[in-house]
Amino acid sequence: MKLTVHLGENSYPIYIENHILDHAASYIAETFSGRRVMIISDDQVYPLYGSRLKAQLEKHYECFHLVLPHGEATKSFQNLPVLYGAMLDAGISRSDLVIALGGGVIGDLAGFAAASYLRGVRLIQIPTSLLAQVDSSVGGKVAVDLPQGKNLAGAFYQPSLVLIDPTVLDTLAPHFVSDGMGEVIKYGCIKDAELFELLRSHRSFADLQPELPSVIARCVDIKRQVVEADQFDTGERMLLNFGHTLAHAIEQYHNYQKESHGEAVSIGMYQICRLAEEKGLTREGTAEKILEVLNIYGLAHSCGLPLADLLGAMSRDKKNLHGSLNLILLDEIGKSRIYPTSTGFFPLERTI
Ligand SMILES: NC(=O)c1ccc[n+]([C@@H]2O[C@H](COP(=O)([O-])OP(=O)(O)OC[C@H]3O[C@@H](n4cnc5c(N)ncnc54)[C@H](O)[C@@H]3O)[C@@H](O)[C@H]2O)c1
Ligand SMILES: O=C(O)C(=O)C[C@@H](O)[C@H](O)[C@H](O)COP(=O)(O)O
Ligand SMILES: [Zn+2]
Repeated sequence: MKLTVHLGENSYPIYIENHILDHAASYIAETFSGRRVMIISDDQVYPLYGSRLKAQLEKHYECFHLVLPHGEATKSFQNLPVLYGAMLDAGISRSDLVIALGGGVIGDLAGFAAASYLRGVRLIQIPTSLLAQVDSSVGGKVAVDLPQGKNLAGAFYQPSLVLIDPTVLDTLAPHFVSDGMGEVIKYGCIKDAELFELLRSHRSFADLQPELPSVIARCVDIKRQVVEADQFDTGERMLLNFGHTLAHAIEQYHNYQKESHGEAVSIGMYQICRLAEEKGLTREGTAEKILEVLNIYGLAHSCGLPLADLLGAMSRDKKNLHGSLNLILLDEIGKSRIYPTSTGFFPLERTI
């Protein structure tokens, strides 16, 4: 299946196909005719898929690779010089290409390095985690974390091509499958009640698995539409941040060492919904439905942190504009809106 993100001269195709990784070089050759390629990956993904990709690419290009430690700590500002250094050593120029092969950590980090190195070299995303396939590889948000907050240094930098091979998810650890499902559930919550009900109608991820390629395509298509409507996150795109105001604060609180992103998003979606319901801002029973679906896919809904401890990070959220905190709330499942408020929204004594 092919989807196209229409963004004028920054438009690009996304291919979703089982075993597409085995033909990656021919898709890449259609869009890139330069000389050198730098593959950036992590030490869990590269041993599984790196040489398969590199062997194909070597028929067309001079290939280099950089393998980084896996995990969120890698997506840090301190690591950028490692990527720039490797690209310089490989002689990567503006006519060359960076390929991000991995989960969202590699996609965001390699993407930001590609956006900033020489003021921009071409980028292709080959996402290998469920989260990266349904979310982070599409839409051009690239970033690194700062100690003060998630993704606080970054750019909007669209890839030239995204290749999604659902079969690589067979090697993904169950925890990270759940993580990806956190973002899948998010799409249902904000835009697609039918998708939400589909997720709710299964008993477990194993039960949903046969339908996974179409679920991935459905999520990617929602993201495509939102990004086409608001590439630079000034309105509609903020809806993709449902659950994220709390999630990013939770992740930052533990210095990105405890809750993984999808897990934190799950907690954030349930807890913000519960608070909004209590204030009469969301239809009653919505948080309970979210909880039901989180349980099906093995996701957390609380982390034991007092809201008071999360206010600092929430006050640095990128959706905050003109001194206002912009929360994403649901009217009901499938319908979301931006809700301008202040930190006063949060009962500080509450533990979530
Ligand atoms: N740019 C965006 O729009 C966007 C959207 C959502 C999330 N994100 C970011 O994405 C990051 C989280 O991404 P993630 O959940 O993919 O984490 P990740 O990149 O750390 O991947 C999760 C783990 O799975 C391993 N892995 C990945 N693919 C594998 C495979 N096929 N087989 C075996 N192991 C595999 C990785 O080595 C890693 O240990 C966060 O930093 C988050 O902020 C960005
Ligand atoms: O693409 C978007 O826009 C999103 O908000 C997708 C989120 O799932 C993702 O976690 C994103 O990285 C968050 O962006 P940020 O601007 O809040 O850092
Ligand atoms: Zn996210």
